[in-house]
Amino acid sequence: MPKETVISIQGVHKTFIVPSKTSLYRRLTGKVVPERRIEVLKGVNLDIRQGETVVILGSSGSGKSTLLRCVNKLEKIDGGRIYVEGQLVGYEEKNGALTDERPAVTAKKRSHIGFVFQHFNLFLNKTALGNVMAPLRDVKGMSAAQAREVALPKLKLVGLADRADNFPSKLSGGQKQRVAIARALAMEPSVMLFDEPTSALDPELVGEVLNVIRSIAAQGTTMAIVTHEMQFAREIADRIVVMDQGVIVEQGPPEELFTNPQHPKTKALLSRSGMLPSQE
Ligand SMILES: Nc1ncnc2c1ncn2[C@@H]1O[C@H](COP(=O)(O)OP(=O)(O)OP(=O)(O)O)[C@@H](O)[C@H]1O
Repeated sequence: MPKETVISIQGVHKTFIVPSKTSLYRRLTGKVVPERRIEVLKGVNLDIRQGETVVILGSSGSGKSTLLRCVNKLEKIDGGRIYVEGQLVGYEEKNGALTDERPAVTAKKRSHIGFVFQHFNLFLNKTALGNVMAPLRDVKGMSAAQAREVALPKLKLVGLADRADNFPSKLSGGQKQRVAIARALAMEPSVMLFDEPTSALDPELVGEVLNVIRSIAAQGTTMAIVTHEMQFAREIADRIVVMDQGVIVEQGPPEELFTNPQHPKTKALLSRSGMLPSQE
């Protein structure tokens, strides 16, 4: 693996098993609903290099979020390998053999990855500052004073220094998401993963969050972003990756991909979002 590769996703497969409906459902409806297997990732290969901003596009259900969640081991993969900074995700090596990772090892590896969710995931009983300090204290074992010293500049970076003492209930959606970004950044991760960071926001609050992500990208942070914001993707990405039905169908620099898409699914996606003259 080249040294500058931060994330290496190699032949990754993921299948969800939806259990059969309970016997109660069967008794009530008389229907038998067998177990279903949904193959969501079908051999995905993707390397993300140091300082690169990769935007993952694709229609709903194509597997974008699942791919990010596998990198952070929020989902377990069924096949292939994922390396973050050269370390295998999900496994640890003992006496030359690979064994399943212990939870403490997962937590340690995960602390190198910043993850920003669609729905913020803030602690409602902690202030903005308390939210940013929490992983510094819990995962990095910092004292309150140390954590505060690290957390405050991050809140300032996302434009929320004056909101440090506000609880999430007193923050707008955009502000909550900026706190979540500050919290992830405070851990000094080697890569930031954004899973549709603006899709739960009112339209007028999207811009402030995108601006913060732009400023982080400008600082050379390695990032992978799943988004449906096409214009933003075009502007911020070093590379666009298009997924469809669990595979990457096309990738390339935004200017190339937006002006001269090759794959029919890319063309359809761009056309649907008004980025290309209609193909239909
Ligand atoms: N925990 C789960 N159990 C069962 N099926 C799941 C689970 N998580 C995701 N899926 C299914 O996997 C498929 C891909 O989902 P995923 O969220 O990765 O797609 P996506 O490309 O991010 O879509 P969207 O743009 O709508 O968020 C979908 O069919 C979804 O219903």
